[in-house]
Amino acid sequence: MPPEIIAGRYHVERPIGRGGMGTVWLCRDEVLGRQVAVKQVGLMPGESAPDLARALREARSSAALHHPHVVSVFDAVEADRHIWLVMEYVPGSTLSELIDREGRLDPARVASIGAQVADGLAAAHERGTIHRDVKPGNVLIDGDVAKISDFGIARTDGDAQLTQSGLLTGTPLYFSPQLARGESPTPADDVWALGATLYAAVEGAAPAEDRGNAIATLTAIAETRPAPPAHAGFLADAIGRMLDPDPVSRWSMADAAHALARLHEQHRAPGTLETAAPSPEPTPEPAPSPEPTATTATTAAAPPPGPERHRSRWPLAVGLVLLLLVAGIAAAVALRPDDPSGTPAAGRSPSAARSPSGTPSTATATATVTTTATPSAEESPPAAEPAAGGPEQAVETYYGLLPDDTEGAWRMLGPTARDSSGGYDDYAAFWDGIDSVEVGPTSLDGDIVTVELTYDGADSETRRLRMEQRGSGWIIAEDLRTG
Ligand SMILES: Nc1ncnc2c1ncn2[C@@H]1O[C@H](COP(=O)(O)OP(=O)(O)OP(=O)(O)O)[C@@H](O)[C@H]1O
Repeated sequence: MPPEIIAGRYHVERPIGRGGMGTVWLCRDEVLGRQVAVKQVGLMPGESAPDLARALREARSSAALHHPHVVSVFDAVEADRHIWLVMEYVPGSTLSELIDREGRLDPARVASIGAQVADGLAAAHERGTIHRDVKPGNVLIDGDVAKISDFGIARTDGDAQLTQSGLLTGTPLYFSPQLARGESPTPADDVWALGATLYAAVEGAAPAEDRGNAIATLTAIAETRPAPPAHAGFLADAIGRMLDPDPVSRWSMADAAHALARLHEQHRAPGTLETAAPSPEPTPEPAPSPEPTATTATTAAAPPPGPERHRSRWPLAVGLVLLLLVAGIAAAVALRPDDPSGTPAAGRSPSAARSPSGTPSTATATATVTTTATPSAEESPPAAEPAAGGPEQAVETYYGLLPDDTEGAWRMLGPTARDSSGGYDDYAAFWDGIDSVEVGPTSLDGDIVTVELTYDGADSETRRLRMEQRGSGWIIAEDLRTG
């Protein structure tokens, strides 16, 4: 039993749950007059006393994160010979309780939960924190809001202690094959675990087989690929990307957050205000697709590495396409949101619409509609491939491929960068109009590379590219436009 008041401040009202490390109590913070969830931190295997350092680590790794989809940790206190973690109270259920209660959940609802949790985890990854215990029991659901909790075994870059301990601290069912094989945790393991969590939500059971003991379960995870989900509908492809056995080509958490948010938008339940946006057609059961993400139908920005003079042509081209659509030429097809499998450039200004002078002609715009109606996956090379070396070197490699090897360069772009390019066809057409690109000085600030470029020996500009690490290399995650 806990004391009635913890640390002279938190008045205990009732227990709200019990986890592997101890009980969680609903308390009233007498100082701030609000309800909080207070977790008594228990012992880790091999410990003889509660580990204040670990509790503080959890508090630190969460407290530094102020995010609407991460459960806030307010305090870690030592009182009555126990450690107590004081957290934001989230009324409602955990995702695992929801699955136990309701069985398989609707993919549209799971997309919403997944997008929110991925957003919170992406923010954690951005500041170097890996959660390491993503699972349905750590996703708290309050109405339409989902939050990731329990950064109890989270690790911030530079905090070597946890990895060196070799302790099995996560939940084996949601372990990635790499973790199951004993490799050091990386953000990619959280992506796998979230994919497995979403899989469990749509299927009603985790992708891994629970073999009754941790070692047998881990062996199964390391040696077998999960069966494709049977009830995931439009989410099947995204879940497949997150459960990619290769951590290098697996989506990053930012990729997942981006794609899930878009899928959620496209498949939002009817009857809500937001469905005023063009509603998607029924989505066929997706087959594995060649690239990790789709593009949005509404984005019509220039290809990431393009000069301003070319970018300014877009409104014109888009306007013309819209005009043709209004005239009734293939309107339905062209306005359809993109296939989440990531086939390039639906509903966009076409490559053919951009003449060397930048003025689209009616004939070329008509060709657009044709292109749009028949997007070809083969034209779009498959997964985002990192370039070796540091971020600046990767940028140099990227522009070194251009303008000739657009397929190779496209492969280095992450989903956000691909989206803002308007799809592969547009991207390739853009570079088709460039004879040479010269890379000037580059500079690095965090993960942003600023690079000076000269096109065709004359037209110069500065671009800022957000880079993202994949394995030992880097991809171009986002074009931040000219600085
Ligand atoms: N911030 C919170 N607000 C509301 N309820 C919570 C909160 N945190 C935890 N709970 C409840 O307490 C239960 C136990 O949480 P806890 O984080 O200790 O356990 P766990 O994650 O299931 O297990 P483990 O510690 O082994 O990972 C949860 O399942 C949930 O029902």
